[in-house]
Amino acid sequence: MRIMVIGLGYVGLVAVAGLAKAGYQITGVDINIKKINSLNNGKIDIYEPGLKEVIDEARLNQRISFKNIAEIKNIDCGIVIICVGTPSRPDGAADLSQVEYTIEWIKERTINSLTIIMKSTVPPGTGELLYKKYLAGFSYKINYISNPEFLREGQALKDWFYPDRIVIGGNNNKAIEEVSALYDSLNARIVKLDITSAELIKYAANAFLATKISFINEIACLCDCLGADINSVATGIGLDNRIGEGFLKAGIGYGGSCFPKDVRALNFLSTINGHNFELLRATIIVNSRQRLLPVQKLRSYLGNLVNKNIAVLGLTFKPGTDDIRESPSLDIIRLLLDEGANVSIYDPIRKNLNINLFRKDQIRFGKNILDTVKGTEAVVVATEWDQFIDTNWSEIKIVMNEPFLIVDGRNCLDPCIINNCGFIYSGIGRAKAHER
Ligand SMILES: NC(=O)C1=CN([C@@H]2O[C@H](COP(=O)(O)OP(=O)(O)OC[C@H]3O[C@@H](n4cnc5c(N)ncnc54)[C@H](O)[C@@H]3O)[C@@H](O)[C@H]2O)C=CC1
Ligand SMILES: O=C(O)[C@H]1O[C@H](OP(=O)(O)OP(=O)(O)OC[C@H]2O[C@@H](n3ccc(=O)[nH]c3=O)[C@H](O)[C@@H]2O)[C@H](O)[C@@H](O)[C@@H]1O
Repeated sequence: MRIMVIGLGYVGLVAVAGLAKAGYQITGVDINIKKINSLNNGKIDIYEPGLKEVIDEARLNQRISFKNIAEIKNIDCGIVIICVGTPSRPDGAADLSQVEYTIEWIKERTINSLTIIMKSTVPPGTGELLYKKYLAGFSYKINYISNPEFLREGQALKDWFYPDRIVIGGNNNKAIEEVSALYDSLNARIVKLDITSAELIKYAANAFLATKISFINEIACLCDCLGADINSVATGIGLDNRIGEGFLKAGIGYGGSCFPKDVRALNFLSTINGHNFELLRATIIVNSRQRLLPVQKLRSYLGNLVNKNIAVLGLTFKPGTDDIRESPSLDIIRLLLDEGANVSIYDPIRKNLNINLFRKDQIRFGKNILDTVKGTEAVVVATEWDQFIDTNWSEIKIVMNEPFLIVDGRNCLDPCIINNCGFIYSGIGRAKAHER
């Protein structure tokens, strides 16, 4: 069967790879000509471990082709999967313009009945609205299925091939079964339901995980007040099966292309539907506050930050990705610059900021960890890359200046080792960690 995947970001490319591996013939389509050219030259513009290998294999087996949208005159596939972006609008709502443009584009090129699968994250109620606005009564029968994606960047292929569940929402049983069959090779648990409930599962899952992170961050602050260690507390809580160990890592909070925008969109949706989702608002407030903590900690040890030299290790919103969208690290750098500090930066994958976030003369990119921390009074660890955890901190201290402060924004370093190297260690909620 031939399938068209529209929008080749993380989700689109992983869908292309996963479905090609399952034996389907895939046409990947994007509006970005540069992206298509580079895909056709065997290059992938995102860092996702293992993805290139699966795409290369599919290309070798002639299962995939990549095309710019302008090259498509007619859609001759039975299934079209939409994976375009749904970024935040300034008011927090999801911007659905890419999705709506794509549906109109599909309609103009439809020559047979087909099924649209919405993999982009769209607010609950969107599918029903889109169906009524664009598809109901159209000259060709177009089914609409909500099939939200739950992959995590950095382990996207693992999440595709071994999903916890697959959610398929629709108003036509035949179409639900057709989409369900796409995943036959995965042996996954499939949840079949209506469109709006499927859409809500996606938002509720992201909002719940984000809330779990903000909850543990509140407990971390309490640890700092009471003199307890959050990592030990989180382990103790997480061992309760009803709670689970995941998403209990305290630190500078969640970032990325999805949690922040999806939590904001759910909050917006709740408000305009007459529900004041107080818990979600608290999740957002706590998350914004966590990003300020490293700067507060630096101030408490260094005083005024004007002309202080500070290294920030890590730019990406988490390890295993090159994605810096809504990364807490960027806010920390911005705050440090506002305070007049000199900031040097290092990230193992992200070697530049090709967006106008900061003036070039405001920051310095180090060649490696040692080069970045040279002459600094303090280091902020903003992303828990293995390279930072495994580094020889005694060597780092030699090139730094007093007071040799490490602010561990991800609680990923061993405070005993750091203290033994002669540093002051300051984590998030780790007041007692060095006394173990
Ligand atoms: N990044 C992630 O880990 C996950 C993202 N999602 C959701 O999936 C959706 C896509 O996310 P990403 O892949 O991160 O987005 P992205 O922003 O990285 O990629 C979107 C792609 O769509 C293309 N595009 C935009 N308009 C188009 C059009 N009219 N025709 C063809 N291509 C078009 C863009 O050029 C871009 O390549 C979003 O709704 C997101 O919330 C869901 C689960 C995980
Ligand atoms: O909708 C999405 O796009 C995706 O969003 C997240 O995936 P992702 O953003 O790739 O990354 P996560 O591993 O979930 O981490 C998100 C953020 O939370 C932070 N985090 C995570 C876990 C934790 O315990 N503490 C914590 O601060 C991470 O550092 C990161 O900044 C979800 O985990 C995916 O299921 C979902 O599909």
